[in-house]
Amino acid sequence: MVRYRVRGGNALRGTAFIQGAKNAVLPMIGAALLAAKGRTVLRNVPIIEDVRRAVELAEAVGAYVELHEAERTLVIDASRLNNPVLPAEIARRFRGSVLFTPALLHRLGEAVVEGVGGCNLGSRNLDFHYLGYKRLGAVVDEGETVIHVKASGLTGATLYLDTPSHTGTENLIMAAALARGTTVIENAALEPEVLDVIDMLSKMGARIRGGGTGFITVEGVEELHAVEHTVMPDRLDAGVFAMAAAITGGELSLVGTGLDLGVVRYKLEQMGVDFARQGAVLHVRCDRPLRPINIITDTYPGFATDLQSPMMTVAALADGTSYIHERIFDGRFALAGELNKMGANVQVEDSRAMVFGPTPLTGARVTAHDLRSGIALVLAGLAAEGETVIESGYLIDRGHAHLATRMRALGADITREISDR
Ligand SMILES: CC(=O)N[C@H]1[C@@H](OP(=O)(O)OP(=O)(O)OC[C@H]2O[C@@H](n3ccc(=O)[nH]c3=O)[C@H](O)[C@@H]2O)O[C@H](CO)[C@@H](O)[C@@H]1O
Ligand SMILES: C=C(OP(=O)(O)O)C(=O)O
Repeated sequence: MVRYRVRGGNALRGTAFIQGAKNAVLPMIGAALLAAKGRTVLRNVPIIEDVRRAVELAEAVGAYVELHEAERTLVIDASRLNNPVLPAEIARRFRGSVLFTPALLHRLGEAVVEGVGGCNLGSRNLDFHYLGYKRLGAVVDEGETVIHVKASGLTGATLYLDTPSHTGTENLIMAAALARGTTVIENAALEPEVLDVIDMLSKMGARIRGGGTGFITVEGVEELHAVEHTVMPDRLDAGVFAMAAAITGGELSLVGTGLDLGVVRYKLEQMGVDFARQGAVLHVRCDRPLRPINIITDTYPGFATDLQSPMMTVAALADGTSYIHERIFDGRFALAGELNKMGANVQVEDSRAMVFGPTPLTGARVTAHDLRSGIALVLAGLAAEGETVIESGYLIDRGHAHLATRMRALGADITREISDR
């Protein structure tokens, strides 16, 4: 059992180094398996539990992988893939396991998905993925627990996503990249991480047009080759550090190549947080009471659902009533009950929450129900009086690298503990 212990009251100051993006590196590991020859090198890899699980999963299907933690570099040689089974004990521990299917289909002619994990956020369907594979010519056998996808070569088709699924878009692009002929994906996801994956696939030799427009065209090619690629910075990690500065009355310089916070920056500015860019560094500071905010989550360029939970913590400290409408996931408000244990006043009705601030927060024993509610509780702990203990810390470690070390370097009183229970 991993747990985080946070004692609030310290303003965070200094330079925060933003990790590489979890939601870009996981599809990139899946993409690396499409190359039948050579070694792929990924740089700026976040050293998070999801990456460790992805390494285990790649090894389970026959890839040779080196994870150089200090250098934040992955070396992947997929020339000897030999096993189409994504074993339940690894695959069920993270969502990114879903991104291994296209490579197994192309390289081995089949993929056996024994399970897919990820944050517990209510319904998380995969129908767009499987319907897409079927339209490209695969046979999908959906059993009770195991899904078997088979294809002796895929053929391009026109695909439409009912909503612009993030991993769905990535998977269908990867499936189309080595298919015969042309594939068009309509209503494709626009997230910057998807564009970074397209960038890597293009370097590998894939022919992809229309990234960022919602209409993606992929001309299938014969083979893809191993490349070197640097993972983009994690805008969710950056958003959390910006919020940590905001709620502790601190001042941080965020460093991460090409960092762009997008709408989160504008929302925090509306709340009274100051941002200033100085070349490649983004400064964040807050020395005034926070104002309340309205948030409606949406696919990119809307407000990212993954930052909705940490924003709920910020809203609890703001002077007035904030309104949050969660439109992506139907089970993302488990945080409200935990924040209320710390003294917040959050009332939830279906997909909407009202946050009545400002409420002084008091340390408590609280439960992370998923990765983002976990980091939201760390933020709450930084602003609370007394000690906050958050379990299970593993969920936080799924997505944030060396969190306690990075926050301690900025003045936070936070420790990460491991115990038998
Ligand atoms: C590893 C990764 O990149 N995870 C991110 C990815 O998850 P993920 O790719 O799983 O999220 P999706 O964009 O696919 O899901 C969004 C919504 O679409 C629905 N849906 C999705 C696929 C499908 O086949 N059928 C269907 O109905 C889901 O139930 C959900 O309500 O995008 C989410 C939304 O930005 C983020 O919170 C996750 O951090
Ligand atoms: C929902 C998330 O991740 P995953 O899709 O990997 O479960 C998240 O990062 O908040």
